Amino acid sequence: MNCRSLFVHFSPACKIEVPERLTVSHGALVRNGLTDRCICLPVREAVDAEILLVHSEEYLEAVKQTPHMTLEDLKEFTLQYGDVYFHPNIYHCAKLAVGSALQLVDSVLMGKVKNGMALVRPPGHHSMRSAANGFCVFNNVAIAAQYAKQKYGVKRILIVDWDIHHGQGVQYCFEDDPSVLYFSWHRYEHQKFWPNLKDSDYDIVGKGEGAGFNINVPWNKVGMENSDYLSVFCHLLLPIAYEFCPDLVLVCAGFDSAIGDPEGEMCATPDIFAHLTYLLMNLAEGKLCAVLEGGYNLTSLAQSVCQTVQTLLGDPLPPLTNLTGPCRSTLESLQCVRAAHRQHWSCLRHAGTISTKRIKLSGEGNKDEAEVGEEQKSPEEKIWPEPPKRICPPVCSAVVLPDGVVCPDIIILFQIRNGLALVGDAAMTMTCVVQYVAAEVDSRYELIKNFPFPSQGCTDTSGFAQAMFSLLLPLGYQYNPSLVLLVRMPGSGVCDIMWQQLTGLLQSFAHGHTLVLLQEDDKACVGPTASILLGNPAPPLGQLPASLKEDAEAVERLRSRLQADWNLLLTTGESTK
Ligand SMILES: NCCCNCCCCCS
Ligand SMILES: [Zn+2]
Repeated sequence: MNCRSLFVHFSPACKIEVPERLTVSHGALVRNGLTDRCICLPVREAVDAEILLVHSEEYLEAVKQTPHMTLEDLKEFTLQYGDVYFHPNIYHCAKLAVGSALQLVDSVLMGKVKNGMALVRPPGHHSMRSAANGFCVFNNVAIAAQYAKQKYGVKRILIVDWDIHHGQGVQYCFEDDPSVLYFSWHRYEHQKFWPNLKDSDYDIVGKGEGAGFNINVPWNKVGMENSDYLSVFCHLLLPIAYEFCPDLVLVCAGFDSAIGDPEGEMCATPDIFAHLTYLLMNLAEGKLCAVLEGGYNLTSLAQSVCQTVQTLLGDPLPPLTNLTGPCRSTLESLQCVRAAHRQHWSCLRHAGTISTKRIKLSGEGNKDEAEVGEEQKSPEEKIWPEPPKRICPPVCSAVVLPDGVVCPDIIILFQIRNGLALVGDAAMTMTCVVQYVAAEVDSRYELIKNFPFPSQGCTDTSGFAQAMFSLLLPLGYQYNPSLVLLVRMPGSGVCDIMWQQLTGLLQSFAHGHTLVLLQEDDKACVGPTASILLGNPAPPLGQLPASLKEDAEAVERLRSRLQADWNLLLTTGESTK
């Protein structure tokens, strides 16, 4: 017997949380020319004091012993925790993962970079104060949030956890803390899916002062698609996030929620992360730190990471296609979560109750029943189109100032990304542009005019914000225009900051091809609008008060009129009293 046969494998190595996750992701960033456009921050080890912002001394001391343990001891050590593997080097790696997240927070909060992403291993969102769990040793994002509060006095932090597992470690850390709003969706299947916690259900909303600041969206079926993810953003997360008005956004960026992942078994495509990232970038004046969590299909992980980073770099978004609307299970979860949070968030107070009857569009298959064929494929066998190239036109924005009436030939958008024109008569020019576009370019344009609100004169910011999320965004995504024409009619009453937010959000469509028409006496609006078209973040709306009842009802009426044809609009019953 030679010496090689003596080697016995003691501790089972993890099959899915492997080093290739980082090398493949980084390799894709390099191959797509994205690393050249980023600043590569130096990593560092977190120090004890930073780890102790979240974890207990006894837990830190225990983990400190692991580099000196034999494989046998290590195996023994992990038995006290769930689904986590220890290697003599994992303590060092876990300190680097925390340190990297903190380096990113420093760079964003000191204004050295606008936003960024930390590609780290081991992940963090399952680790708790005194326990490792689910491949996680230290809670990278929870420590980053405490660090941002302590070192920079950040008042309100939004943590969005789009990983397919519930980050219970983050939830437990902030459940009684109203300064940190934790949002997580996760595969749940009525508690049948790991980590099988009752604490992951929609009715766990936070405790004491923290009530309302913990949002759990359980996925009770697999196979969720882009429509399901977008619906939860439009009809739940964004309205609450704008009401909360965070100073910083941290993302537990797990990509096991993408198609092909063996853990998630979902069907959302990697380009969805371009949109989820963009929608969050309009908050906190764009201060966003994404930290890698899970993601175990190397192909979809690499594509999803590239989609996220490319959006952080400001590139135009790829249009999302075949959005067939949320499935019944999603509507049920949405309805439950909104009901559980109605008392905590005014944006939900007047919102209609969601009926879970799905209006099937003509010829649409019903996702709720397992489709033959597709369902039988294992996650690894799933195939999906590579996300389309996202080309940035050579010119980002063009401004046309009046010298007489502007003719439609300003529509040179397709050499430029977007444009703004000061015109003598906005309404007349709009007609002129619409005719030109309809004839010349492509009949799919989206005409955005301010929604008529019954409230007195000036439009109520909250009401308008709700209309943006619950109407404009879903309609825009479903309609998938090739041009967005945004016209600011005289006397619209939309305040400048809301106008900037609207201009920003509408870049989600049409590869960012937006044409803004302003009345020539509206010169004061040119600067703020151009700033957004050039990719700068919109200033915050401030913590939004409850929207006026009549505005909320006007939006509900408009939605119920439109919902028959647009199934990204939730089908609602009568609005609550
Ligand atoms: N049968 C137990 C499966 C445990 N799976 C742990 C997954 C951890 C994901 C971290 S993102
Ligand atoms: Zn995960």
